[in-house]
Amino acid sequence: MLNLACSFRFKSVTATAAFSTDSPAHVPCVLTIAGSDSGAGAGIQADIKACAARGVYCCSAITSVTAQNTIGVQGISTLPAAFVEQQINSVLDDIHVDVVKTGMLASPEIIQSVCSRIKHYSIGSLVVDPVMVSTSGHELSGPSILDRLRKALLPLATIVTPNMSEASVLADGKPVNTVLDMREVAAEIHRMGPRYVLVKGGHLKNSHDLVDVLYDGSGWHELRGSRIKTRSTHGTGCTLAASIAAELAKGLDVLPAVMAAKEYVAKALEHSSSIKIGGGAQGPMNHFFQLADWGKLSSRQCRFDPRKLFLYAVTDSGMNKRWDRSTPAAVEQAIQGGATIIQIREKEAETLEFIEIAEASLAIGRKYGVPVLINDRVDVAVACNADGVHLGQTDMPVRLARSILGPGKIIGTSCKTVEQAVKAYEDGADYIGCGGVYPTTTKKKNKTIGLDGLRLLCEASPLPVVAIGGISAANVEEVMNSRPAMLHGVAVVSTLFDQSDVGQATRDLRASMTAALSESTAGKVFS
Ligand SMILES: Cc1ncc(COP(=O)(O)OP(=O)(O)O)c(N)n1
Ligand SMILES: Cc1ncsc1CCOP(=O)(O)O
Repeated sequence: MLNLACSFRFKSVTATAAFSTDSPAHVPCVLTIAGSDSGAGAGIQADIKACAARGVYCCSAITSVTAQNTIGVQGISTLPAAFVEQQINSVLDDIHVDVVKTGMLASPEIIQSVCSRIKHYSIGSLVVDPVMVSTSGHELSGPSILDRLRKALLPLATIVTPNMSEASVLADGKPVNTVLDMREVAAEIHRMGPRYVLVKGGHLKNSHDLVDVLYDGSGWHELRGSRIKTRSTHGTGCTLAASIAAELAKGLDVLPAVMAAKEYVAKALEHSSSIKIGGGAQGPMNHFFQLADWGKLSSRQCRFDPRKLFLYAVTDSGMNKRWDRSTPAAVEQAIQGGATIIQIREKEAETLEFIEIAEASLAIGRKYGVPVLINDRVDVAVACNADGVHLGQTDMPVRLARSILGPGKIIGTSCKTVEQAVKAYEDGADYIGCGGVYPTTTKKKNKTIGLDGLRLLCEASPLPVVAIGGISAANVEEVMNSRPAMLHGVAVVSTLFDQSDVGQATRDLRASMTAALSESTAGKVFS
């Protein structure tokens, strides 16, 4: 077994173990403190469905009980603050909760109780959805809560997610009609204390796109999506906030969590026409559209340890032929030199030859406990029971490959943009290959994105990333010191395989990586 000199940082390690079949493990968990919607389109019912759909356990503390359906809100009964507090205590005294999400908090006393409990239990992350008015226009929390919300709850929040009218109310009636207004009001709400403010632009007039604005105190992200025509928008805000909470509970940072949550909400809205619930104008979303597509649930990541991406050797049949050795022989030398994962990239081989090379390489990989993936060919991976595949943007889509390979195989995919990375996550990939970072002659007609392109993708990637393209001992230190948190390693072809001695070439590259980690601050980030 290889002795890994270092491990790259991966925030979701606890989450990846969550669904392991080997032993009971920590399941990512959210506590929602919100109102009950008897029609189950919004409120705690939406939160629990969203979390379940994202593979996250969800507990609840109910603040108000509403009599509600797809037509509107017929009645509200608010619980005493002391009983809300008792529910929160019951959950947090027993169950490890990663993230608390709040929704309808109908009285200042309830907000006070929630704040006191959050402080008492030192909750890691708090998502505040400042629910004020239902989709049907019914007031759910009146102006009496505003002062406590602003002064007591928002300073504790990791992220607050107002829509445009809620943002306007929080900012003392400041008009919010344009994207510029959304930016300004986000900054104003940020001064009340939350780490991030997401102003949702669902009601933005004269805008073809849906634009949400995320502000982190130093800069704005404009997150754009297409408008989806549907009657089933009831519970969209609750679902988005609960999905953000679920992704944070799985270990994502805020920006990728928001992006993944937005993607999920858009899909749930798109699939809403496939369910017909109630006769009113406000139907529920289809939270469980993925159930027919089991590979998309978070359990897909359970068996992949991203530290395996540290030194990723990608073979090249032409190079190995030029140096007069077989691919399996080259694979063994790379593993002995310290490669932590292998990809068999046979661009010229016929199918039968590819399968034979893959089977021989897999036998070697299994001897050393190193995963062996197949480039491009899902059929070859199935035929030889490989550990997984690596797919490009024009190969079989990740979603289909996942449905063929099941949750136990590793799927990597090549991405150059954040949008591609978020889609890869949604579709069930385990890691992203990002490049070419530097110019390379190994892959023709491949755009070089540079270190800046790598950094940009890593900043918002929900999945671990391996850098590829022109990487050698001369520049690997620069790649690692660029320090994007989701970067877990480098993938290399010619530096390892266009060499007379593959074992030595691998040892040399690995030594440069280890030296870079021990000499610089990168080790602190990656370990
Ligand atoms: C780890 C890793 N990252 C990226 C690639 C490139 O894959 P793709 O875009 O499919 O290009 P080809 O390898 O098929 O030329 C990769 N192979 N491995
Ligand atoms: C397959 C691939 N995808 C992006 S760049 C690249 C080639 C990497 O080869 P090398 O490590 O020799 O530059």
